[in-house]
Amino acid sequence: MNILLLGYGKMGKTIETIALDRGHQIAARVDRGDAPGYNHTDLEAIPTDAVDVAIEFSSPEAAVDNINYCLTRGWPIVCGTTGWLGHRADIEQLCQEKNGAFFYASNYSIGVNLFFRLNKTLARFMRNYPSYHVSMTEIHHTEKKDAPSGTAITLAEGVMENLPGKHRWVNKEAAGDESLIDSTDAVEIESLREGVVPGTHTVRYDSDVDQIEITHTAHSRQGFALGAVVAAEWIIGREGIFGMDDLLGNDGF
Ligand SMILES: NC(=O)C1=CN([C@@H]2O[C@H](COP(=O)(O)OP(=O)(O)OC[C@H]3O[C@@H](n4cnc5c(N)ncnc54)[C@H](OP(=O)(O)O)[C@@H]3O)[C@@H](O)[C@H]2O)C=CC1
Ligand SMILES: O=C(O)C1=N[C@H](C(=O)O)C[C@H](O)C1
Repeated sequence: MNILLLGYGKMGKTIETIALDRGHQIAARVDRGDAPGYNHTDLEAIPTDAVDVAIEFSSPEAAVDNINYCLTRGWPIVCGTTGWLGHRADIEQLCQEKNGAFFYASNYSIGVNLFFRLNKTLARFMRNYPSYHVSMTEIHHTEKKDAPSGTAITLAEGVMENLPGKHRWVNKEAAGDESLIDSTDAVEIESLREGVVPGTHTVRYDSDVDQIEITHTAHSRQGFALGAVVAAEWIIGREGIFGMDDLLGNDGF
């Protein structure tokens, strides 16, 4: 397939290598232009039929514009950029209006998607044990722009769906207000930025006497990138709004 790469940073480059290894071609690589956001003038020159699918890993500021552009051109789009989900309803409406195809995952690695399921199951186990206090920590490289990570937000949503009494998440780094962290109805997410860490997520249940912790540690970006390429292969010929459960099968979770 012919892939349009929107964002050619750490993820865009890793995706390119994996896509070429799997026999695909890169139709174009689009990076930050002179103007804020991507320079869509360059994209106008690309014939519509030269692109089978777009893969978008850019920045929270650029993602919405890129997704809009692809849906308007009729290109299926697989998006991994995090930190833009306040606009999700508008994107989904546009996708429906255009009869387009849009795939989003906060994390494309198989391991993290198994971890999402483990997290939901653990939250269900903990329902009857209110003496345990749930919290999360995510650690990423110092270049990461958003906090908390998209993956941590998905994990918090998994807890909120399954653990009564938890209705929201709070992040000291994003809120800038430590007093919010004390709330009992919130899942606390701590965001740490260290060196070149690809992504580590821990969900913890702490009581006065002990602690239960589950952790997913990415050793590299390979898992994220492979998942995005597989999602791009999968979305071609489909119409609708998709996520990793559609790709992997729900398995009753
Ligand atoms: N869903 C998943 O599985 C994963 C998601 N991610 C997410 O993907 C995104 C990209 O990650 P990563 O590749 O590590 O980031 P990088 O910073 O390495 O790359 C981002 C790319 O987007 C471009 N870009 C940045 N800001 C703008 C802007 N305002 N307008 C246009 N282009 C811009 C950059 O161009 P330039 O170099 O010129 O700044 C660069 O090419 C992040 O949101 C990250 O959280 C990351 C890993 C996995
Ligand atoms: O910015 C990153 O690097 C990552 N971002 C995603 C996120 O915000 O969850 C996925 C992965 O953890 C790496």
